[in-house]
Amino acid sequence: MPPADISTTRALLRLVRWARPALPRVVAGGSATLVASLIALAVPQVLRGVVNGPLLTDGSRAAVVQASLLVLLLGVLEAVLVWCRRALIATPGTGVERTMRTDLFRHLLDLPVAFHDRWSGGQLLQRSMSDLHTVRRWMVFGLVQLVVSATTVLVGTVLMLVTSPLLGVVYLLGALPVMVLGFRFRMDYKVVARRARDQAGDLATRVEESVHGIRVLKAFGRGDDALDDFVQQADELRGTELDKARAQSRMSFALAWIPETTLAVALGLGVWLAASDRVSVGALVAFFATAAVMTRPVESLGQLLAMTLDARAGTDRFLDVMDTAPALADPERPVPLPPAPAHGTRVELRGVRFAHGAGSREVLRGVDLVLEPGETMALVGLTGSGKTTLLQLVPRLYDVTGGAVLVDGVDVRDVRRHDVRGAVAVAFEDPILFSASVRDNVLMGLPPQEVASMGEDAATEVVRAALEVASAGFVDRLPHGIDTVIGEEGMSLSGGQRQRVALARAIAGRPRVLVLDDPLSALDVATEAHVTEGLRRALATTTTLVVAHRTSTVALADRVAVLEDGRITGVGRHAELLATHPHYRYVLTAEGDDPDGADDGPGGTTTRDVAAAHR
Ligand SMILES: Nc1ncnc2c1ncn2[C@@H]1O[C@H](COP(=O)(O)OP(=O)(O)OP(=O)(O)O)[C@@H](O)[C@H]1O
Repeated sequence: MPPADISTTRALLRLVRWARPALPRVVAGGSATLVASLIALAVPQVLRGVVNGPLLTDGSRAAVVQASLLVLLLGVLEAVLVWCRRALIATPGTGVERTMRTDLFRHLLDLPVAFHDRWSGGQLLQRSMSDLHTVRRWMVFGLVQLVVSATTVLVGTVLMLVTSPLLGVVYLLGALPVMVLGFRFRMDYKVVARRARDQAGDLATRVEESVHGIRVLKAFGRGDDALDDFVQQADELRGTELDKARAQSRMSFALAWIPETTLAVALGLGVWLAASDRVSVGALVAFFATAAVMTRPVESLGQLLAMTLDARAGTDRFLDVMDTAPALADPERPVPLPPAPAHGTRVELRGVRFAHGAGSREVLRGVDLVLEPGETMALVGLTGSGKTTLLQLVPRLYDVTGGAVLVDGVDVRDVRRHDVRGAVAVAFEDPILFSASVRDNVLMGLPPQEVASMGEDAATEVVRAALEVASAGFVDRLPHGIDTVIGEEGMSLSGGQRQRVALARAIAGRPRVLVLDDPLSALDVATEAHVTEGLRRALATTTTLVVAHRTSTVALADRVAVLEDGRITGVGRHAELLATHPHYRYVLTAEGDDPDGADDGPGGTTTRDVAAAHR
């Protein structure tokens, strides 16, 4: 049986980092199993002594009883050692799996938004659950068993060679085709094992997307199509699993019939050798008893190799994520943000350029914009012009590809991410709420240490104040008020209600800078005006940048900036711009002439885009 290839060994060796705490118990458990297997191999040698001694010579009853007791003792010892292995190995594996899963999740949280743009949720789910489960099972069972079986086969073969060199060589000849088949098996199985895991991840993504978009599927009556797609993907996965099973059964079959055939040849040869006194009967018995002990380890090698290759695929997929560096690393020598000035924070975008990924078209091509302390600035532009992108550069969800974003004169890349995000709060148009109480959702806007130190009543005060500013009075009418648990992603709330809870979360920590991506789009104009006024009153010194699509929103801002063709082409009051800026007029009223006549996004401007800007 060929050993797993170098790359597999190297990949699996990287698991030592997580397996280290469990290693003493795994090694102890593995040693117990190994000793148990070696004891099993010792039994034939006792038999040899019995056959060649008392049985064939003096027939001493005492010697037979003695030998039987020895075999019994060895059997009991073997059973105790097997039990020890189970007791030693069962628990540490779960600890390793938990640590790996926690590290993966921590890393996922640390990875940049750009990573999550590329990776599907289903793949990440599969990697953190099923893949790690496979790796853990291999670590505590497959690996130990592989080492023990391989050692048993090795020691057993040596014993067979010592017992009868000629018969041993015959047995060894059978190993040659097994090695060739094992090599082919490894090559084939490695590919299908990885494919099966990737397909399972895609299938999980399909379930996740369908459940997430269940309303759309139902509303458009596309349930059957979704089912067809799912069945097709499930069939593909089944096909790959069948390929795996076929490869494994071919290997297992080879591991059963080849050794059995060589043993049949060895039996014929052995009887002839014994009849011609070239080998003792005891040695013959010992030879075949050793072969019998080795049958299970030999047969299990195929399954164990498959397990190892499955674990390798799982490990690779785990390491694919773990090896992705958090691109937005903290600076080596971080600069602290200056204390918040009493009159508010100044935000400056200086020659900012940005492209989503290397080689992609630049969405922002030299944005210069200054937000004066405490002012509310609305950002207006055609759909796809890069407003959301620009907004996300301020809390450093993405890093600029050129230029700089400065908060109170400090480049956000020179500040610890944690500090930037403590200073800049965000609310998006599509608000994500977590399966927790309204209270806990809102308190997420504050640093956990602050929440822990402020006490229950003070925290409640903070939550109530934030909800009031966000005009979220509806929370009091929920069954348990602020303690009402809102469903997954806050689905039990209406769109406008979710937006207001998300806004309360953004303002709960009284941020220096507030970045709002059209966060009130689901509200009626009157409620929007009410919320905006509340925000201006309560957060007078908070500098706010808000993406706006509606005239009602921009009218409430101190100034408006127009994003056009990747640059800011106008900054001023709403009325001013309306009178002087044709593109602004075009975007907000659909009455002016668009001088460029093109959307900044792919596909060009359409009247639908303009209509979208009015929604
Ligand atoms: N994660 C991403 N990866 C690649 N391209 C992206 C990504 N996000 C946005 N884009 C592209 O960047 C451009 C700007 O998108 P952005 O969402 O910033 O526009 P927007 O002005 O906010 O649009 P809208 O008003 O419709 O929300 C678009 O062409 C979009 O396709």
